Amino acid sequence: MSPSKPLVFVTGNANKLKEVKEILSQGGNPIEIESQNLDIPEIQGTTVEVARAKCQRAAELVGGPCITEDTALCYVALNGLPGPYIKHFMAEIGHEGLNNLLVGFPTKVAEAVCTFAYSAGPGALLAVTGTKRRDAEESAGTEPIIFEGRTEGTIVPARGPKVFGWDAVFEPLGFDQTYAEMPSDVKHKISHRGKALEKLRAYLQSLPA
Ligand SMILES: O=c1nc[nH]c2c1ncn2[C@H]1C[C@H](O)[C@@H](COP(=O)(O)OP(=O)(O)OP(=O)(O)O)O1
Ligand SMILES: [Mg+2]
Repeated sequence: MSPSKPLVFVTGNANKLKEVKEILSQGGNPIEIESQNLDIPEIQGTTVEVARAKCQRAAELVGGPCITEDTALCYVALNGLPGPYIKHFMAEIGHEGLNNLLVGFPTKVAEAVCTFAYSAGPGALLAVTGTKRRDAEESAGTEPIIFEGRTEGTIVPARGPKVFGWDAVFEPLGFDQTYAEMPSDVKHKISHRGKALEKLRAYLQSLPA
């Protein structure tokens, strides 16, 4: 990725953008990000299906290479739900509701899952179907590539600033602070987003300039 051409991150979430910029600007080889705030409809499905569809649409709208990111919060007691639908749960039931969902369940463990998708840009429509189409698109560079990061934690009553989503109710395993209570550099080192971006960074740096 040439330094003169910043990568476009399509997101409607200012907190995500801030974290992604912080994380990618760190380290020996900083990656510059330009953002576009586009409201992209999100399909239902697995985290990877949601992420792929979002990135494909974003690339069409941007008309070139871009990244998108989808974040899920997966409760072990609920077989992975709310998962990619966490945004709607958060908006409707808030921090208290996210705790109340687990009343009566023995485990409060949840996994934060961050799924970045990179598209090289929209390609020509291919007259093939099914798996063949997926293979053809991947080799043509139009099928988004996925980079995933996962962090396990416990859902706890809210502690810390209520600035970013469900940060205040997520206490990563092995820590006594919630994401919201941690300094941001500590969160980035262990977070679902930090881990996914490590993989994305390695991929971008392997691309020819
Ligand atoms: O590190 C995080 N710590 C706490 N909360 C978080 C985090 N990362 C995302 N979140 C929240 C934002 C949204 O309520 C939901 C994900 O939904 P998600 O569709 O991925 O995000 P979004 O619609 O806000 O932005 P975008 O335009 O990139 O899709 O979890
Ligand atoms: Mg979204």
